[in-house]
Amino acid sequence: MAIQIYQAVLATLAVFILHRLYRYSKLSSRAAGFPPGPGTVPFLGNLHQLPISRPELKFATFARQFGSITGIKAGCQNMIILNTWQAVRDLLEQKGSIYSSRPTIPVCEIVVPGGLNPALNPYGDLWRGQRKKLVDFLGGERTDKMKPVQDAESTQMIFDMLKSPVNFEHHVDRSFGAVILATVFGQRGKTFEHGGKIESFFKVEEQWSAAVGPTSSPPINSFPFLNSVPDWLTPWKGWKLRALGIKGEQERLYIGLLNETRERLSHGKGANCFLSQCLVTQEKEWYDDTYLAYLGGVLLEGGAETSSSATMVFIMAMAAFPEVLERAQEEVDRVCGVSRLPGQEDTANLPYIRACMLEVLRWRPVTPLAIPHHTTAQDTYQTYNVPAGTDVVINCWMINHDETFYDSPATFNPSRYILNDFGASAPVDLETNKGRRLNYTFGAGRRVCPGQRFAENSMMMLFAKLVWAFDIEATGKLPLDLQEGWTEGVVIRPKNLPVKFKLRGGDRKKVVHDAWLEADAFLQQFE
Ligand code: HEM
Repeated sequence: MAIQIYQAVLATLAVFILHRLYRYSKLSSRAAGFPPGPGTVPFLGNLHQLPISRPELKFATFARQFGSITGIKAGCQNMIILNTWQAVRDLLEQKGSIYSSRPTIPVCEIVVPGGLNPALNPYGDLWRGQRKKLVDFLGGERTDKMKPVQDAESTQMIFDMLKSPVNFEHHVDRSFGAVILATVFGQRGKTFEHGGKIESFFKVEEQWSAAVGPTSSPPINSFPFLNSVPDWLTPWKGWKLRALGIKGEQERLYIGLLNETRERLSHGKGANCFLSQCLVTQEKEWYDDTYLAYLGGVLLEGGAETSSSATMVFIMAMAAFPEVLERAQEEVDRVCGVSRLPGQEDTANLPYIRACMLEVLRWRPVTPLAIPHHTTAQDTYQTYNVPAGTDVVINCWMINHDETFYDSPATFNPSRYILNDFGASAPVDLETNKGRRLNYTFGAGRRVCPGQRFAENSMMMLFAKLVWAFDIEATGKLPLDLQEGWTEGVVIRPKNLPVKFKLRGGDRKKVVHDAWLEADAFLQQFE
């Protein structure tokens, strides 16, 4: 009798496991009507074909094979990759009500639970409220009010470079972090010293980026059964504890910054910054401290690393293409002369520097796949079925390298933006290109980056000052081709650039020093 019960239990278990396996194998294959893509294998779908490093390059080869939209099965998870600007417009822009959510990522649920991070929140009322606040702060010409801070911080960055050029990456990171710290929290980020606000932010940001990487936690969206496997049995052992550690550090940092903003406000300081204004209406609007602290935190996260990564690409390009650097220097010298640093009032007169910035964003987009969107309802596109719950990736890399639109897209050639606003090889017919963006590196649709103008203002000032002050030379092999020497993640940048900076002739040292004294006096209001 006991043996019969034992056999029955075993048989039931076997049927259960076989049923699960059958179900997973069905779920990981491409359903009829799903957009075309590479062949799948049971359980994995296409996961075995998705590289952890530089997925954008693999997605570009899929695009050449499958056309404007590629369908991918990441285990059970449906994913579509939009390879043309028209597909992005047709879906993300024109059907924003169903293409504007974000995938639910288990590690994010631990680090930023309850919708704390607007950039990662699902589409809905909570996100709408947060987004409105961010756009009220960053939108349109309101952003331009922050130019004096961007001007002063970029001057400090050039001054820091004069003192210790080898630490140029820290100076760039500090400068963009400090701009957000001043405009959002009303505080100064004067140095990159250990334990200071800027260093603490970049440290926790690095851990956070690593935690959302594809190998740091179990791929539960692709294989939901992993949710029921005990942590200690998996290769990701301890991932939840590590995520909780990051949550603790991030919370301490952001709440600490908010408390300091409140304290300063009570002494009449920093009243113009974003969070001070939020604090004034806090009670009336029912926002708790954590909500406000993370609203400021997401601006640090969204604004600092992205802009400084793009600056690393700019520095690499200037070192790699001396003829471009020379032309940029010629322009900035002609407009500003040698006896003053370029500043906020000059950027409108520097079309070639602007062309360099647009080309940096096109040529080596620092967000090559933007941030994934997620569908909240079933849709039909062309003849394809896009199920509800599909992850949607903008293939910025591919769109930025479209051979039918750009002349030699692999070449770094800022002049393309002088010849044509879109950088296109032929005049762009605005009727057939209605709704086309200048570039897709800032994403698209209702989740498009709200900080684009803010970022462009910051970068223009910093780029103009850099080429005005320095010659930039390569001292080793530059990682131009993306295969090696780049960081991994949603935001990428070339690592440890082998470059050196040489102060240009004339009295530039004194000009920089004097400009810094003025900038420092201005920035003291944030101390
Ligand atoms: C070179 C600089 C930057 C790049 C390349 C960049 C890129 C992006 C991209 C690709 C997205 C996702 C868009 C989408 O889902 O379609 C995004 C979102 C976002 N960015 Fe930026 N960004 C930059 C600078 C900034 C700055 C300076 C700020 C703020 C001061 C900022 C704040 C944000 C926020 C809050 C979001 C989330 C929007 C949402 O989900 O509703 N970004 N950014």
